[in-house]
Amino acid sequence: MKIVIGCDHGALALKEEVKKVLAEYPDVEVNDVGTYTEDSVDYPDIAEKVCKEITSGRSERGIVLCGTGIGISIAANKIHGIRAALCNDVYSAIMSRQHNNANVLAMGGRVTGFGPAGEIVRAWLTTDFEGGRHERRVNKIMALEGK
Ligand SMILES: O=C(CO)[C@H](O)[C@H](O)[C@H](O)COP(=O)(O)O
Repeated sequence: MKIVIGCDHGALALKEEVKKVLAEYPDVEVNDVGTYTEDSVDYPDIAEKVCKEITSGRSERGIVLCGTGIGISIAANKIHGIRAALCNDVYSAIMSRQHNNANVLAMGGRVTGFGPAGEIVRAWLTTDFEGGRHERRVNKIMALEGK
């Protein structure tokens, strides 16, 4: 699976930790679109870079990280085709896949420690969408994009 990852300056260290977790999975190929230094950048620009990789089909899923995960998830969800879930715990990460078919995971580098973040990523990566009644609801979410 191709995963694209990006962060602003508020989550640089967390991005490196998440990449270590992703490296545990031999079938996962990671594309890191930045940022690469602690110089201040604007998280909507990073969200756009990550999400364009997904909507173009070059990546299947993405991970976006900023200080809280809030700004970058809001920005990601503005892009058609993106379902970004801000997850601060493993249960939310599992539900975001099973019920919402989230194609982007958001976390906060100033909120979530490396250990919990690793567990969140592992859960999100390995949990499948359940479909069924959830498919109907996800379709309704996507239909909202045109309104
Ligand atoms: O968007 C955010 C909050 O919703 C992120 O936490 C950003 O990383 C944060 O706003 C950046 O703040 P800074 O003071 O410019 O480092």
